[in-house]
Amino acid sequence: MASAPATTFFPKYHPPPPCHHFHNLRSSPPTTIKCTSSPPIITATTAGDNGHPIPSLLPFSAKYVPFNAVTDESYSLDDIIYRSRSGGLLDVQHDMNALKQFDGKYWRTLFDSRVGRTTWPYGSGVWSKKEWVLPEIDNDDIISAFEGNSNLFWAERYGKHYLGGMNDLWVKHCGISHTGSFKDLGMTVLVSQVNRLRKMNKPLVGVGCASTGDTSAALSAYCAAAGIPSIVFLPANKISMAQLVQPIANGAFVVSMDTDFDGCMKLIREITSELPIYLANSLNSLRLEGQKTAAIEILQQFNWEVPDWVIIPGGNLGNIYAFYKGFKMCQELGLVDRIPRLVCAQSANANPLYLHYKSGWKNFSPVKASTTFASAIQIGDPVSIDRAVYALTNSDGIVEEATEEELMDAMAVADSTGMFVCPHTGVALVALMKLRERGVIGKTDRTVVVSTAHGLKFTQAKIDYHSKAIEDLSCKFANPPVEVAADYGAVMDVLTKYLNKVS
Ligand SMILES: Cc1ncc(COP(=O)(O)O)c(C=O)c1O
Ligand SMILES: N[C@@H](CCOP(=O)(O)O)C(=O)O
Repeated sequence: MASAPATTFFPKYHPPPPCHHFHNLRSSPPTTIKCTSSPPIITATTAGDNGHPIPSLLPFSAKYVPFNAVTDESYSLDDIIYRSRSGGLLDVQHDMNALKQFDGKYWRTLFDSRVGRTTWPYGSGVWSKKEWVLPEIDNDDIISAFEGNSNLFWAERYGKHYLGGMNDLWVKHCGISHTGSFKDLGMTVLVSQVNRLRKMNKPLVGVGCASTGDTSAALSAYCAAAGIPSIVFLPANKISMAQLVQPIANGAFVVSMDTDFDGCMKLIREITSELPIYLANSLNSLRLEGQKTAAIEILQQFNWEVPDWVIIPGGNLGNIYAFYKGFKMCQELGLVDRIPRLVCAQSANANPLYLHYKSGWKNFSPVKASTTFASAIQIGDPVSIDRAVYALTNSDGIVEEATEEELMDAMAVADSTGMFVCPHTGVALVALMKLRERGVIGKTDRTVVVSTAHGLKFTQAKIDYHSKAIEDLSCKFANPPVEVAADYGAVMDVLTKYLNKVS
């Protein structure tokens, strides 16, 4: 096993490629390993501690295998395939023996050395972990907005005031990102691979998805940057205006349908099996390779200390598995010695996983999801149900749910402590609150809540709440503006009242 090199390595500088990138700043990095694409040859120029080359390295590689099944079946990542022979889910399996040629310290040092750099593509939070994501792709084929590296916010006031003196509470702001949600992490990987496949003359005319808003925004932005047509199926009147305008602005072919997300998902699966359109939903396991880097990033941000809990809102249920996979790879490759307990949080109006958990994982039945302010997780028949169950059962996990009143109140309270979170983050905060109340999560437990989208995508929900304009909700934390005449005395009156209240 090789130990950490004296210097960090980067692939050799390539001249700027003909394709479009969001971020074009490329500098010639200190080259100690040369990775080429297809297959990746690591020429034996890796500097060891003493500067001597380490010979005979296995190349890093990955392939599709059936998810959680013992079989010889496998496929190249250059194949266009979403399901195993038996119709089950697929997973991207890395050559762990190749990765294990380097110890945990080596990987920690390497990943840390890339944070905040402009060197293409390693400054991205996703591509800084390229060897663990898509090791065989050529850097020139990557479409990146330097996604990831999102803020891990110490929610000091929220934890101390609203969660019984919790002092080690953190919010991972995955929504502070190029298109305003964690979907960018997976989409950079998927669209980069499509870019590669198209250059290989694979018959792909475009990329398509069903969406509750965020997947379509990410898909259309990355496709627009690559010059690849994108097609998005949206449930009419079920996503926010801010989400709807994103694919429109990015030039996607937007199909608005009188159905729900599950109806759109069923159709896109049928269409992509007939037409040369690549499926971009998280049924496609490539997406999860990018999303898993958020878990690695959390460990990195804690200086490779493992939090006790990570709470994630769940809808189509790819992300909970992506987090599990990121943590698990870090454990298996020796970067950390354990993984956190995972909590998946659902809206009570769209809670098939919660019901399944409550049944002791006995029977899974899809539900008809009803309207929820957490509209991006209004999903009744999640494609990644098997992945989610696997992630939760292997991390001593828990599932919780939140009612509309609970999630909107939690969002409002979080905002009042300086955040500006989406309703889905509200769902996760409710799960935390319930687990704190039951004493499952302790006061000093280090806990991370994953915030999945930017609050600015959900301003209408916030406006309705603060205007107390929501039927059946008391909106008890509403903070409507005070309307007052433009008159010195009137302003003094309201201000005096306010100052007396807060002092
Ligand atoms: C904002 C937001 N939060 C949470 C989720 C849930 O993620 P997943 O579908 O991977 O469970 C989604 C999408 O489904 C989302 O858009
Ligand atoms: N919330 C998602 C729903 C689809 O999830 P995906 O991860 O399978 O693409 C969205 O924003 O569309």
